Amino acid sequence: MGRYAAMVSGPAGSGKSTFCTALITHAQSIGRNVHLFNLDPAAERFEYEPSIDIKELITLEDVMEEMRLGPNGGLIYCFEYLLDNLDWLEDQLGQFDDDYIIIDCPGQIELYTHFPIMSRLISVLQQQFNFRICACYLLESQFMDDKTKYFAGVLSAMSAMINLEVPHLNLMSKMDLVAKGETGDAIQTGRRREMERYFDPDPLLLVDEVNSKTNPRFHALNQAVVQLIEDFSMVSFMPLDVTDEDSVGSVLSHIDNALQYGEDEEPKEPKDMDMGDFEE
Ligand SMILES: Nc1nc2c(ncn2[C@@H]2O[C@H](COP(=O)(O)OP(=O)(O)OP(=O)(O)O)[C@@H](O)[C@H]2O)c(=O)[nH]1
Repeated sequence: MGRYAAMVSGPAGSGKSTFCTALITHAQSIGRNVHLFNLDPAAERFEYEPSIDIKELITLEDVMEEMRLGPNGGLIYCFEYLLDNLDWLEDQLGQFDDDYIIIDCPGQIELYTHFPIMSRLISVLQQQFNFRICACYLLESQFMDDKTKYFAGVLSAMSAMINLEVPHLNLMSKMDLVAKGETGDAIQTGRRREMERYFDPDPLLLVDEVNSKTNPRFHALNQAVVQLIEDFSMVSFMPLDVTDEDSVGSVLSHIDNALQYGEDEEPKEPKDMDMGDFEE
């Protein structure tokens, strides 16, 4: 088997850990064996025990206390420490024959958009440990409710995509809240329809709507962003509803496709057969 990893990233609270849990539950229900890799040195609770846990190497709490760093500086320190201790990572990764790893990342968005740390880790996983990697970038549907916020979300997703340089899947998380909110069916149906436009966005319509809400000084900027959305057709979003197994299954299929999961495995040698009965 090859080695595959889905790296689950996105802003704080976007539903990364919940998605990892749903993905593992679904993978197990279809007979797959996947492993959770916790890459958040400050994570506290897990539904599934991680097979690999950065906290066994270093914790944010210890770093903040011992190095007198704040949470962001401390996090960077933890990742640099991990990159300086790749023998630990090699030991951990070496435990599995059937390597399909779900990596639950921290929510500090700078790690994906600004700093080269995640991209360095990705290079190590690819080049040194022979992994194929797909990034799943989550943004909350609640956050995207407003077109101007949608623009901000697209820019952060694009920035992560450019920074990480691996196949990239944008997921609009917590779609169950849009589908079954508390404000009544008609309103919710309308909201859901609005959201669905983001799954295959019409740039011209978007720019008109955003222009109608923003100062004319920003219209050229709006146009430039829309142009990016149009040029990078990959910056569309796929809905994710963790309460719906079909939705989780569909996302897993997209990850598999991005990873070309199992596509160029060596065909298995046919088992030796006893030909005695067939011989004349
Ligand atoms: N309704 C609903 N709530 C969700 C969903 N995903 C996450 N939540 C809730 O959102 C909150 C944050 O979810 P997490 O999965 O911890 O988010 P995270 O991105 O891992 O958070 P950080 O690791 O702190 O960045 C929790 O209260 C979850 O129960 C979802 O799909 N639907």
